[in-house]
Amino acid sequence: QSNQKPLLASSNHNKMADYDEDTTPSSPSRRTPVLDPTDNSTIIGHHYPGFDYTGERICPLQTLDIWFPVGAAQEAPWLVYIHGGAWRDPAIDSSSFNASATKILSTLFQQPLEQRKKKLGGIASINYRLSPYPNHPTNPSDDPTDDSRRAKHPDHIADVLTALDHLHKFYLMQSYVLVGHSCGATLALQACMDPVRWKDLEESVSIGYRGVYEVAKPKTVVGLNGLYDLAGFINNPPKGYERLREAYREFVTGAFGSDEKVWREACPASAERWLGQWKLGHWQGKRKVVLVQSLEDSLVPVEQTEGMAAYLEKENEQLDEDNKIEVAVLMEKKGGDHDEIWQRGDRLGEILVAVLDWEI
Ligand SMILES: Nc1ccccc1C(=O)C[C@H](N)C(=O)O
Repeated sequence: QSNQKPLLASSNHNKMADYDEDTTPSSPSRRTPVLDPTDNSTIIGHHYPGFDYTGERICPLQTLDIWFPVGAAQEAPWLVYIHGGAWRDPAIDSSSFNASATKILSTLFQQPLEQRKKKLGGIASINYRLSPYPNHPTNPSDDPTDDSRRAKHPDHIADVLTALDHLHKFYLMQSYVLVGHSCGATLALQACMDPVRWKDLEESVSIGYRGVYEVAKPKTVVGLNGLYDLAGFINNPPKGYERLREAYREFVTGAFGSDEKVWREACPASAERWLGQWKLGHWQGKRKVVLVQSLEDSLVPVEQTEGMAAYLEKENEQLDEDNKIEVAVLMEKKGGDHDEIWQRGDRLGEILVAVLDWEI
């Protein structure tokens, strides 16, 4: 219910319809106040949709949304969200964080200004180019020249990193918590890896766009109903999820191509030296990973989260005390189905406020 109209129009004839030169992303007229849901009149923040992060207006999905809490200090930690949708679903975009963002702003607004000021500098939600979805029931990707719908790995992660760079450069973002749902969780963990992996790959598949790769890494990553080992699922789907094997193979091939080696190297639970490549920026403190899994998820089995947690535990054994990462795993008994975690927003907002409290 909280999800707004997706950025991509259903008909490809007006694929640029939502991308109007006249409504410049920074124009104040596009700023909407966020009202406290408890009284519907107090302004608790401002929402700015549709900032172009490439600076070149390349395509309508290379944009991000920002929410500023009232009284925020921009140098406080940021919360950055990456939506899911199997790298291809045109109906899921940055607006899928609307409900959670409102919950976070309203929860923090209850705290004294001096306290909340240090907790959250801003919230961002990133759009990125999607891979083809030719058999989508209502909005198939049938225009081969539409850059929004023909992305191929590493385009998705290149867009995410470019967006993060934009937030650092133009919005003073310093440390940040990177949150991702489903394939957004894969992307969040990919953002910790050495970007050389993607840069080399891009040389061979790119359509000409060159993103930014070198960006400061997150301090904390939160994965929600995440995909962490795609080859593992396709080769050996857990009991009860066998029916999804071909669907997984289809979207994974659409996003990464048919070479299983590429899937393995792109996935955090199967890539070599994933954790070793996660270097912190100039700020201090331990790296943290929070894994949240809805136990009623009919699309992503709990084994994905368990496998990721086991991988982190094993890697941690190799590290000395100072370098170990902190891991928290939340199994949500009443989390609902795959997308309900962001659709409802309340519980997710609560979890993310707790993560921000943990940051300080
Ligand atoms: N089958 C999945 C398995 C795992 C994670 C997502 C999906 C999806 O189907 C996502 C999206 N709604 C899609 O239409 O591709």
